[in-house]
Amino acid sequence: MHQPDREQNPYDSYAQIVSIIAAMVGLSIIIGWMSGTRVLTSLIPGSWTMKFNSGAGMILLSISLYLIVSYRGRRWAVLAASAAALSSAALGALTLFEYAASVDFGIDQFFAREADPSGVHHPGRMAAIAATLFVLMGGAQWLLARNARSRWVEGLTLVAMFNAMVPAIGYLYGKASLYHIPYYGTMALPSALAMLMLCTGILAARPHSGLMALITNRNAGGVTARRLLPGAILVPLVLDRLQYWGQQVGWFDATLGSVLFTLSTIVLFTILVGWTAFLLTRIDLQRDHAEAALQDSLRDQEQHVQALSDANARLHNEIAVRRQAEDSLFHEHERSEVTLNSIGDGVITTDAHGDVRYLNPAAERMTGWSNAEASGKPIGDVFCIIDAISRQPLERPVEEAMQQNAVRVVTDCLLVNRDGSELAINDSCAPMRDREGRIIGAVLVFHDVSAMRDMSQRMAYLAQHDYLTGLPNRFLLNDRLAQAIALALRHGKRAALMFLDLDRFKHVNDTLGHVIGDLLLKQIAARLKDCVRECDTVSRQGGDEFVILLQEVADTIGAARVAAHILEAIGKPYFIDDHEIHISGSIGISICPEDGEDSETIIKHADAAMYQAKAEGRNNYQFFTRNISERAIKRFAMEGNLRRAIARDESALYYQPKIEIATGRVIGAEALLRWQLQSSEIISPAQFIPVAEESGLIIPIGEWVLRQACRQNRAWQEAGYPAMPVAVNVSAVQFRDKHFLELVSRVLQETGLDPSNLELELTESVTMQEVDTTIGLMRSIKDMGISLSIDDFGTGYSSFSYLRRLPIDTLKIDKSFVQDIATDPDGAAIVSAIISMAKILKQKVIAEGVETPAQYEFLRQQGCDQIQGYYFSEPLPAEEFEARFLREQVAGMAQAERLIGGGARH
Ligand SMILES: Nc1nc2c(ncn2[C@@H]2O[C@@H]3COP(=O)(O)O[C@H]4[C@@H](O)[C@H](n5cnc6c(=O)[nH]c(N)nc65)O[C@@H]4COP(=O)(O)O[C@H]3[C@H]2O)c(=O)[nH]1
Repeated sequence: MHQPDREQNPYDSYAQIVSIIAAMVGLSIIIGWMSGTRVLTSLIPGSWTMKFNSGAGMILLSISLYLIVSYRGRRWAVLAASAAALSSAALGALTLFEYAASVDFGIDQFFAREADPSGVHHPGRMAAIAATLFVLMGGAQWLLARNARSRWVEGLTLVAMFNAMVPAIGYLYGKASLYHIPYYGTMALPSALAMLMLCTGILAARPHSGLMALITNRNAGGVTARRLLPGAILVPLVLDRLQYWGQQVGWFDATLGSVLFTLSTIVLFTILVGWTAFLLTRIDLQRDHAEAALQDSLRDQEQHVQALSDANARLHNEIAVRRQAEDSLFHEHERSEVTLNSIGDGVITTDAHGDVRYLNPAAERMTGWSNAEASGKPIGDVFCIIDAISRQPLERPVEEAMQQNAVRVVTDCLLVNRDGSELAINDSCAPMRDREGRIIGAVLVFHDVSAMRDMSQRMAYLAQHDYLTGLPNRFLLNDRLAQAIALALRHGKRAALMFLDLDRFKHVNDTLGHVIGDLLLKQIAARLKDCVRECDTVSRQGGDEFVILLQEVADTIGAARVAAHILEAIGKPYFIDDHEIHISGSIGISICPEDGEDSETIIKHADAAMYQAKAEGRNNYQFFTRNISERAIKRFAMEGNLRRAIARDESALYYQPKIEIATGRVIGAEALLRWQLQSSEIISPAQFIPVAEESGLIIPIGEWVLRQACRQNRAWQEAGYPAMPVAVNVSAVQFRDKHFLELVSRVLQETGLDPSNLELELTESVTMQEVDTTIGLMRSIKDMGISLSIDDFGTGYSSFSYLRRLPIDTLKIDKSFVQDIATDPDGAAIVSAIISMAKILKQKVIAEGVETPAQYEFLRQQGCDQIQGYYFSEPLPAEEFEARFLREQVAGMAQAERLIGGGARH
């Protein structure tokens, strides 16, 4: 059930009351008709009876109004009120239609039958005025239910009020024409009054709209209207009725009645106006008081507002100052945070218990702990460091710094990340103090030194290793050798040192270039490493020299095995850039402690043994012996002497004639180098040429010999002697020198000697190496017009097919075969075979070292072309050669003929 509002609008209450009264009137009519109680249908004695439909319409309007004011805004109430209002309007409208169209819908006596009273045209039908009122009021209430502010509500209601007021006044003044219209029925007085009441109820239902707003407002207009309006309506009516009634009973006549009426009207209206004026004045006074009080209150308020605004200003100031302080604090904090976030160093702070309070991003990265995770953990859990070398956990720097109240610095340590990885760091830790100087924690600052550490390790590595092969260099070898010697001496064990020199590596560099040479060295280094154990050291000394340290060897046989293995390994072919390269090495071995007890001696002895291996024909290994040592000493001495000899120009060329057997004439000479000491002692080339070859001195020496021989030959020709070729020996080192051809051509040009007067002698062993290159070089020499001969032929076991490919003019039979001719049948057979082979190849043959007539005779019989040897002449100085063989050419020839003919010795 609806609970009325506690402070119910008094106008709504009024509307409810009138709606209830009207409903009761309507109910009385209906009950009267249903029960046949006549008095209930007329209500006022002598009044006309009200029709059943009038009662029904009144009840509908009452219900509608009650619902509107009692249940404002409720949808169901709006619907019900609208339905009731429209039903009432429809009832009125149908009745009016019946009147207008003279039809009968049967609605007039639908509920109650009325006997046809006289003078009534339509029994049971409500009066047309009542029907009009139902249409107007039903419409007004329908609009009121839907939209209380509609102006039509007021308009329809005021028209309805006027319609209801006319029959009511008619009753008051006994004027029947105002409530009775023939044919259209009679409006009963209770109906008119009830309808009038309902109209006021409708207006009260919207007290703040239209005309009602003028009456209900609280200002002067409202007060005046409320006081005067009832007077203006009721006073004339009441006084007029009283005047009429006074005249009826005879208290006064019409004139006095008019006077009384006028005076009463003046008095009552004066009272009403005076009372209203009094009320208005009182209201004005109250308002003045209220305004004065309001002014006072306003002043108070203003003072309060002023005080408040002063306080507010102070507060603003304080806020501004505080904000400024906060801003600067914030910026300070931000700057610190940005700094800590930006620096590459890790920063960790702890409290006084050593529990982590803060990690900057660098520290988070390096430790693997986030700030949030690490916060509150003991520093030892987050910052774990170990010694870089011993790998032992380090003492706790934070605790120490706080205990000792001093800065702790830790270098060369490793920080163990949460994931187990390690980082080289340097770290410093300092205690943090508050204003009073109390230690409140510690700050750890550490930075990543791994790049620096790597670089220093790399530098150390580079300082100790060969850049090309990555092998240890001489410094690291010396270090390891010293350790190996110390170990060997302390534990009575042996270490072996091998000095390996590659044979003819220079040639690879000269012919294939340094890039290939470098690649070859790298491959050789790799093979060497494969030949030894992990604990042994393979080092490169530079160039084509390697030194291998065998840390521990049982005996010399063990070292020999390793050396043989190395020679075999490096002797296998190399395939680099479409080149197949073959190379060998010579190894010298010294054993510690037998061959020395210090690094220098051991290396020196291995080096000497290596030279011995070279002298033994290369591609072999030699152990150091005392003999080698002596030879090496001599060789080093000779090398020094040779250098000095070149500087002092102690060398000279001797010439040994070559004799043509068929004619007995000198048809050429061989230039042979002599080294004449100041003491007049002459040193044989057989002694110093190998030293010159090993030391490289052979290049300048060979150049001198070539130039000297050509110059001498040219000088003899210029002196008028017949032209003849002079043969010059060319060593292997010279021949392989890339500038050799250029040198020969330059010397020929310089001296002006015709190339046909120069003969170059190459040993058989030289021609047998790197055949294709050798043949190419020989062809170039031949193309220059120079003759070529093979020296010491027979010692190298050249095959016939191979010999055919060589572009040579002369084969020189080695003197070792010639000397055996008479005594050794095999020697004779060899010489004879060589001569036959040369004939087939259409090459000349010369036999050297011919000392005896028997040898000469044998050679002559075998068809040898030329001879050279003591039998005819020793090598002679140039002047002597000139005197004996050139100046006395004819005599010389005659002597030769005599010697050949008589078989005499020289
Ligand atoms: N037993 C004996 N020996 C005889 C006889 N006839 C000549 N000889 C010696 O035999 C050697 C012949 O020279 P080779 O075979 O080219 O052998 C030469 C040659 O290979 C080399 N040689 C000499 N001079 C030079 C030179 O200027 N340059 C180069 N690269 N090598 C040279 O030194 C080697 C030795 O030269 P030499 O001591 O001058 O010795 C020379 C010569 O004096 C003889 O009837 N009986």
